[in-house]
Amino acid sequence: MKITSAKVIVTCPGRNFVTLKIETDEGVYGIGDATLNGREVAVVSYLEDHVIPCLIGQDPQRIEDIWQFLYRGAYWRRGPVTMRAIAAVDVALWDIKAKLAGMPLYQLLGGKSRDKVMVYGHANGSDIAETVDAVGKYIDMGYLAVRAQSGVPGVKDAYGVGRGVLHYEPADADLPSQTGWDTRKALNHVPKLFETLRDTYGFDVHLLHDGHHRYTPQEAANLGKMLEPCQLFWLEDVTPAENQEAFKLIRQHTVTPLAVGEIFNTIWDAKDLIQNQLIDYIRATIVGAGGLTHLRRIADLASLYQIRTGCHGATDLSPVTMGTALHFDTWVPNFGIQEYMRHTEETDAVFPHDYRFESGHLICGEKPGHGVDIDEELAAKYPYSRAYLPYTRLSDGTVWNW
Ligand SMILES: O=C(O)C(=O)C[C@H](O)[C@H](O)CO
Ligand SMILES: [Mg+2]
Repeated sequence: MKITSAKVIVTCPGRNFVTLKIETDEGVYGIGDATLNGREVAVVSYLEDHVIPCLIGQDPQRIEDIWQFLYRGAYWRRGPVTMRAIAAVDVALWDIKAKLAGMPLYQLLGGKSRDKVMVYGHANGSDIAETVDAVGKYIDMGYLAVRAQSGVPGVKDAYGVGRGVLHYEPADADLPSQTGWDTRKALNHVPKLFETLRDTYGFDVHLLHDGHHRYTPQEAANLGKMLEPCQLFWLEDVTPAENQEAFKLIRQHTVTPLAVGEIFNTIWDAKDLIQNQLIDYIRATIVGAGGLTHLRRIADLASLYQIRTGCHGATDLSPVTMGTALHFDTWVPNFGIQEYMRHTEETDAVFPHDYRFESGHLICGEKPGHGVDIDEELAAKYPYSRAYLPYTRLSDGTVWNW
C-alpha cells in the first residue's frame, strides 16, 4: 500500500485552519489538523515544501516509522511548527489505519476505558456579576465543569474575556492588538470571583481558571493559596513552564491542583514536571504534541505519577483535533477532563463530524477512523485571512506574557 498524494487545505470559516489530507492507492484517505494559531502559513510551507515530498510512495501503515523519520530524520527536533506538521501526518495515518480496520480509532488504541468524556466550557464576563451569570448558563446547558475568566478592573482586555456567549476567538486582528496586565489587580480580583461563584452555585460544579502564564512563581503560589477554600478543579498555566523547576515553589505552598501543557510540543517539555509530581493535569494535546503517537507516550509517563490528562481544546484546534482527542480520551486510562470550546456553525459545516455533546460530556462516534472529514468545496469558500493573537504590556510599557 502506498501514499499517492497529500495536500494542505487552508480555510477560514471565521478563523484559520490548516488541514492535511493524505490519499492512498487503495482509495482510503486520512485527515490531520496542522493549525498553529497566528503562525498558520509557516506550517503550510513546512508540510508542502519539506514533508509531503518525502511521504509520496511511503507505506501509510508504518505510522511509527514515519513518525520517527519525520522527528529524527529532520535533524532539527521539536518546536511548534515541526511538531504540528508531524501531528498532522500522524493523525491522518491513524485515520487511514482505523478506516482500513473498519474500526473507530479508540478500538485501535485498546478500546474504551469509559463511555463518555467529561468536558469543561468557557464562561466569561466583563465583571464578576456577568461572569457568574455566564457560569450559570453553562450549568443550565448541563456542564459539570466550567472555566471562569473575568475582566479585571483597571486592566485593558484581560485574558479570556470574549465577545460572544459561546464562542471566544482571541486571534482577531491582522496585526497583534495590545492588551494590558496588572498582577496586583488580578490578585485582588480573582479570589473574589471564585468566592462569589461558590456562594452562588455551591461546591458540586467543577470550577477551573487559567492564569495564562501571567504570574511569577511566588505570585502563583500566593494565588493558589488564596483559592484553596474555593476548591478549584485546576489552576492552569499559572506561571510560564519553560523552567519546569519553577513549579517546585508553587507546589511547596499550595494544594490547589495545577494544570500545564497546552503549548508543550514533546515529552521533554513535561518530563521534570511529571517526574517530580509538580502538576496534577497534563494539557498537551494531539495537534500540539506530535499527534497520537507521541501524546500516548506523554500520557503513559504521566500515569506512573497519578497525573491525569486534560487536553487543550480551544477553537484554534480544529474539529479534526477534537475528534481525535475524543478517541484518545475514551481510551486513555488516566483521563482527567477535556476542554471544549465550541466551534461556530460555519466551522462545524466545513468539518462534518460524528462526536456529540450530551449532559456535560462529549461522546465520540463509531464511524471507522477518527470520525471527522473536510468538505473541500465549502472550505474553498473561506480563504485564509491573516489573524494574530494579541500581546500584552504592563502599564509602564513593559512587554508581558499574553
Ligand atoms: O484554551 C485555553 O486554555 C487557552 O489558553 C487558549 C489559548 O489562549 C489559545 O489556544 C491560543 O491560541
Ligand atoms: Mg490555557
